[in-house]
Amino acid sequence: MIETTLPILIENLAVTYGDHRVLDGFSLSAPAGSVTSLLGGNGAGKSTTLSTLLGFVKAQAGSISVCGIDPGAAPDDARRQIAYLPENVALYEHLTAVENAQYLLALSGGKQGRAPIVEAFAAAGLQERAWDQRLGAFSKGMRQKVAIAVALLREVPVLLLDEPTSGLDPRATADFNALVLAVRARGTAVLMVTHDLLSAADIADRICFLEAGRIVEDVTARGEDRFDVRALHARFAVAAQRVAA
Ligand SMILES: Nc1ncnc2c1ncn2[C@@H]1O[C@H](COP(=O)(O)OP(=O)(O)OP(=O)(O)O)[C@@H](O)[C@H]1O
Repeated sequence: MIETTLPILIENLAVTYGDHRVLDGFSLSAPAGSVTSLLGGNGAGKSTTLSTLLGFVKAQAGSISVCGIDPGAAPDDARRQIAYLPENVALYEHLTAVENAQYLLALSGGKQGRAPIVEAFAAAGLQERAWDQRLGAFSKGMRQKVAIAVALLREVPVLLLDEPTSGLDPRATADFNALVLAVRARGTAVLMVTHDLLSAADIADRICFLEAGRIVEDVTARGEDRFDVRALHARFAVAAQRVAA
Protein backbone atom coordinates (compact mmCIF):
# COMPACT_ATOMS: atom_id res chain seq x y z
CA MET A 1 0.00 0.00 0.00
CA ILE A 2 1.28 3.49 -0.83
CA GLU A 3 1.59 5.80 2.18
CA THR A 4 -0.30 8.98 1.32
CA THR A 5 -0.37 10.78 4.66
CA LEU A 6 1.85 13.84 4.43
CA PRO A 7 4.33 14.25 7.31
CA ILE A 8 3.34 17.92 7.59
CA LEU A 9 -0.02 19.27 6.45
CA ILE A 10 -1.30 22.68 7.55
CA GLU A 11 -4.41 24.22 6.03
CA ASN A 12 -5.88 27.65 6.68
CA LEU A 13 -4.42 27.82 10.16
CA ALA A 14 -5.21 30.68 12.53
CA VAL A 15 -3.21 31.17 15.73
CA THR A 16 -3.81 34.03 18.15
CA TYR A 17 -2.04 35.18 21.30
CA GLY A 18 -4.64 37.16 23.24
CA ASP A 19 -6.05 39.46 20.58
CA HIS A 20 -2.90 39.32 18.44
CA ARG A 21 -3.50 37.10 15.41
CA VAL A 22 -0.10 35.76 14.39
CA LEU A 23 -1.06 33.13 11.80
CA ASP A 24 -4.07 33.74 9.61
CA GLY A 25 -4.98 31.56 6.63
CA PHE A 26 -1.59 29.85 6.87
CA SER A 27 -1.17 26.75 4.68
CA LEU A 28 1.95 24.62 4.23
CA SER A 29 2.67 21.00 3.44
CA ALA A 30 5.87 18.97 3.31
CA PRO A 31 6.28 15.51 1.78
CA ALA A 32 8.64 12.77 2.98
CA GLY A 33 12.26 13.28 1.93
CA SER A 34 12.14 17.04 1.50
CA VAL A 35 13.59 20.22 2.97
CA THR A 36 11.22 23.18 3.27
CA SER A 37 12.66 26.45 4.45
CA LEU A 38 10.38 28.94 6.18
CA LEU A 39 11.58 32.53 6.00
CA GLY A 40 10.02 35.74 7.25
CA GLY A 41 10.78 38.89 9.19
CA ASN A 42 11.17 39.04 12.96
CA GLY A 43 7.86 38.31 14.62
CA ALA A 44 6.29 36.92 11.43
CA GLY A 45 5.22 33.74 13.23
CA LYS A 46 7.85 31.20 12.17
CA SER A 47 8.55 29.84 15.66
CA THR A 48 4.82 29.89 16.38
CA THR A 49 4.36 27.55 13.41
CA LEU A 50 6.85 25.11 14.96
CA SER A 51 5.23 25.44 18.41
CA THR A 52 1.84 24.63 16.87
CA LEU A 53 3.24 21.54 15.11
CA LEU A 54 4.67 20.47 18.47
CA GLY A 55 1.31 20.98 20.19
CA PHE A 56 2.61 23.69 22.54
CA VAL A 57 0.34 26.29 20.96
CA LYS A 58 -3.24 25.56 19.94
CA ALA A 59 -4.82 26.74 16.70
CA GLN A 60 -8.08 28.68 16.74
CA ALA A 61 -9.09 27.68 13.21
CA GLY A 62 -7.96 25.54 10.30
CA SER A 63 -6.26 22.17 10.49
CA ILE A 64 -2.76 20.97 11.27
CA SER A 65 -1.41 17.44 11.19
CA VAL A 66 1.87 15.62 11.73
CA CYS A 67 1.76 12.25 9.96
CA GLY A 68 -2.02 12.39 10.21
CA ILE A 69 -2.00 13.29 13.93
CA ASP A 70 -3.51 16.56 15.18
CA PRO A 71 -0.93 17.96 17.63
CA GLY A 72 -3.61 20.10 19.28
CA ALA A 73 -5.63 16.98 20.18
CA ALA A 74 -2.80 14.47 20.73
CA PRO A 75 0.44 16.41 21.42
CA ASP A 76 2.39 13.44 22.81
CA ASP A 77 1.57 11.28 19.78
CA ALA A 78 2.52 14.12 17.42
CA ARG A 79 5.81 14.76 19.27
CA ARG A 80 6.77 11.10 18.90
CA GLN A 81 6.91 11.74 15.14
CA ILE A 82 9.10 14.82 15.53
CA ALA A 83 12.71 15.66 16.27
CA TYR A 84 13.03 19.34 17.16
CA LEU A 85 16.19 21.41 17.29
CA PRO A 86 15.57 24.81 18.89
CA GLU A 87 17.98 27.65 18.17
CA ASN A 88 19.94 26.84 21.30
CA VAL A 89 19.91 23.12 21.83
CA ALA A 90 19.25 22.26 25.49
CA LEU A 91 21.61 19.52 26.61
CA TYR A 92 22.85 18.48 30.03
CA GLU A 93 26.16 20.20 30.76
CA HIS A 94 27.29 17.73 33.42
CA LEU A 95 26.71 14.68 31.21
CA THR A 96 29.01 13.47 28.43
CA ALA A 97 27.88 13.46 24.79
CA VAL A 98 27.13 9.71 24.94
CA GLU A 99 25.26 10.12 28.26
CA ASN A 100 23.23 13.00 26.82
CA ALA A 101 22.22 10.88 23.84
CA GLN A 102 21.31 7.92 26.08
CA TYR A 103 19.25 10.15 28.36
CA LEU A 104 17.44 11.96 25.54
CA LEU A 105 16.66 8.70 23.76
CA ALA A 106 15.31 7.20 27.00
CA LEU A 107 13.07 10.27 27.42
CA SER A 108 11.58 9.67 23.99
CA GLY A 109 10.93 6.02 24.82
CA GLY A 110 13.90 4.45 23.03
CA LYS A 111 16.95 2.78 24.54
CA GLN A 112 20.28 2.63 22.78
CA GLY A 113 23.58 1.05 23.67
CA ARG A 114 26.87 2.84 23.08
CA ALA A 115 27.61 1.34 19.64
CA PRO A 116 24.73 2.88 17.65
CA ILE A 117 25.17 6.20 19.48
CA VAL A 118 28.85 6.58 18.60
CA GLU A 119 28.04 5.42 15.06
CA ALA A 120 25.50 8.26 14.82
CA PHE A 121 28.06 10.70 16.31
CA ALA A 122 30.57 9.62 13.65
CA ALA A 123 27.92 10.07 10.94
CA ALA A 124 27.17 13.53 12.35
CA GLY A 125 30.88 14.39 12.24
CA LEU A 126 31.40 14.64 16.01
CA GLN A 127 35.06 13.93 16.67
CA GLU A 128 35.81 10.77 18.63
CA ARG A 129 37.64 12.63 21.42
CA ALA A 130 34.39 14.50 22.19
CA TRP A 131 32.20 11.43 22.64
CA ASP A 132 33.03 11.00 26.34
CA GLN A 133 33.55 14.66 27.17
CA ARG A 134 31.08 16.63 29.24
CA LEU A 135 29.02 19.11 27.26
CA GLY A 136 30.27 22.11 29.26
CA ALA A 137 33.08 22.91 26.80
CA PHE A 138 31.19 22.12 23.57
CA SER A 139 30.78 24.74 20.84
CA LYS A 140 27.35 25.38 19.34
CA GLY A 141 28.34 23.33 16.27
CA MET A 142 29.28 20.34 18.45
CA ARG A 143 25.98 20.59 20.34
CA GLN A 144 24.09 20.61 17.05
CA LYS A 145 25.92 17.44 16.07
CA VAL A 146 24.91 15.69 19.30
CA ALA A 147 21.30 16.80 18.83
CA ILE A 148 21.10 15.76 15.20
CA ALA A 149 22.71 12.41 16.00
CA VAL A 150 19.90 11.82 18.50
CA ALA A 151 17.40 12.81 15.80
CA LEU A 152 19.02 10.31 13.42
CA LEU A 153 18.76 7.55 16.01
CA ARG A 154 15.09 8.28 16.65
CA GLU A 155 14.37 7.79 12.93
CA VAL A 156 11.41 10.13 13.08
CA PRO A 157 9.56 11.21 9.94
CA VAL A 158 9.65 14.95 10.78
CA LEU A 159 12.60 17.19 11.71
CA LEU A 160 11.90 20.78 12.81
CA LEU A 161 14.82 23.20 12.88
CA ASP A 162 14.61 26.69 14.37
CA GLU A 163 17.42 28.92 13.08
CA PRO A 164 19.92 26.04 13.23
CA THR A 165 22.83 27.85 11.59
CA SER A 166 22.68 31.13 13.51
CA GLY A 167 26.02 31.60 15.23
CA LEU A 168 27.73 28.82 13.27
CA ASP A 169 30.85 29.65 11.27
CA PRO A 170 30.78 28.91 7.50
CA ARG A 171 32.52 25.55 7.90
CA ALA A 172 30.16 24.42 10.69
CA THR A 173 27.20 25.69 8.63
CA ALA A 174 28.32 23.64 5.62
CA ASP A 175 28.76 20.55 7.84
CA PHE A 176 25.33 21.08 9.36
CA ASN A 177 23.68 21.53 5.97
CA ALA A 178 25.27 18.30 4.72
CA LEU A 179 23.77 16.54 7.73
CA VAL A 180 20.33 17.92 6.99
CA LEU A 181 20.60 16.55 3.46
CA ALA A 182 21.58 13.15 4.91
CA VAL A 183 18.46 13.22 7.11
CA ARG A 184 16.37 14.19 4.07
CA ALA A 185 17.84 11.27 2.09
CA ARG A 186 16.46 8.93 4.76
CA GLY A 187 12.95 10.09 3.91
CA THR A 188 12.47 12.67 6.66
CA ALA A 189 10.44 15.81 6.01
CA VAL A 190 12.57 18.72 7.25
CA LEU A 191 11.04 22.11 8.06
CA MET A 192 13.76 24.69 8.65
CA VAL A 193 12.98 28.13 10.03
CA THR A 194 15.87 30.40 9.17
CA HIS A 195 17.17 33.86 8.34
CA ASP A 196 20.10 32.21 6.56
CA LEU A 197 19.11 32.64 2.93
CA LEU A 198 22.30 31.07 1.62
CA SER A 199 21.73 27.85 3.55
CA ALA A 200 18.11 27.80 2.46
CA ALA A 201 19.18 28.25 -1.16
CA ASP A 202 21.81 25.51 -0.76
CA ILE A 203 19.65 22.76 0.72
CA ALA A 204 15.93 23.57 0.49
CA ASP A 205 13.61 22.05 -2.08
CA ARG A 206 11.18 24.86 -1.35
CA ILE A 207 11.50 28.28 0.21
CA CYS A 208 8.35 29.82 1.69
CA PHE A 209 8.06 33.43 2.85
CA LEU A 210 5.74 34.14 5.75
CA GLU A 211 4.20 37.58 5.97
CA ALA A 212 1.08 38.90 7.71
CA GLY A 213 0.24 35.44 9.00
CA ARG A 214 0.38 33.51 5.73
CA ILE A 215 2.73 32.27 3.02
CA VAL A 216 3.05 35.02 0.43
CA GLU A 217 5.86 33.50 -1.67
CA ASP A 218 6.48 29.85 -2.36
CA VAL A 219 9.50 29.11 -4.54
CA THR A 220 10.60 25.65 -5.65
CA ALA A 221 14.22 24.78 -6.50
CA ARG A 222 14.76 24.46 -10.22
CA GLY A 223 17.61 22.99 -12.20
CA GLU A 224 21.28 23.27 -11.32
CA ASP A 225 21.08 26.88 -10.18
CA ARG A 226 18.27 25.93 -7.76
CA PHE A 227 17.37 29.46 -6.58
CA ASP A 228 18.18 32.99 -7.64
CA VAL A 229 19.59 34.08 -4.29
CA ARG A 230 19.75 37.79 -5.16
CA ALA A 231 16.11 37.82 -6.23
CA LEU A 232 15.13 35.93 -3.08
CA HIS A 233 17.10 38.36 -0.94
CA ALA A 234 15.39 41.34 -2.54
CA ARG A 235 11.92 39.83 -1.96
CA PHE A 236 12.81 38.75 1.57
CA ALA A 237 14.10 42.23 2.50
CA VAL A 238 10.86 43.81 1.26
CA ALA A 239 8.71 41.26 3.11
CA ALA A 240 10.73 41.72 6.32
CA GLN A 241 10.38 45.51 6.06
CA ARG A 242 6.60 45.23 5.68
CA VAL A 243 6.39 43.03 8.80
CA ALA A 244 8.56 45.44 10.80
CA ALA A 245 6.46 48.48 9.71
N1 LIG B 1 3.86 33.06 24.05
C1 LIG B 1 3.56 34.20 23.42
N2 LIG B 1 2.65 35.05 23.94
C2 LIG B 1 2.32 36.19 23.32
N3 LIG B 1 2.83 36.59 22.14
C3 LIG B 1 3.75 35.79 21.58
C4 LIG B 1 4.16 34.55 22.17
N4 LIG B 1 5.07 33.97 21.36
C5 LIG B 1 5.23 34.80 20.31
N5 LIG B 1 4.44 35.89 20.44
C6 LIG B 1 4.33 36.99 19.46
O1 LIG B 1 3.89 36.41 18.25
C7 LIG B 1 4.55 37.01 17.15
C8 LIG B 1 5.26 35.92 16.35
O2 LIG B 1 6.33 35.43 17.13
P1 LIG B 1 7.29 34.26 16.59
O3 LIG B 1 8.29 33.99 17.66
O4 LIG B 1 6.48 33.13 16.10
O5 LIG B 1 7.97 34.99 15.34
P2 LIG B 1 9.24 34.57 14.48
O6 LIG B 1 8.84 34.70 13.06
O7 LIG B 1 9.76 33.24 14.92
O8 LIG B 1 10.26 35.72 14.84
P3 LIG B 1 11.88 35.79 14.95
O9 LIG B 1 12.39 35.76 13.54
O10 LIG B 1 12.12 37.10 15.61
O11 LIG B 1 12.32 34.62 15.78
C9 LIG B 1 5.48 38.07 17.73
O12 LIG B 1 4.80 39.31 17.67
C10 LIG B 1 5.67 37.63 19.15
O13 LIG B 1 5.90 38.74 19.99
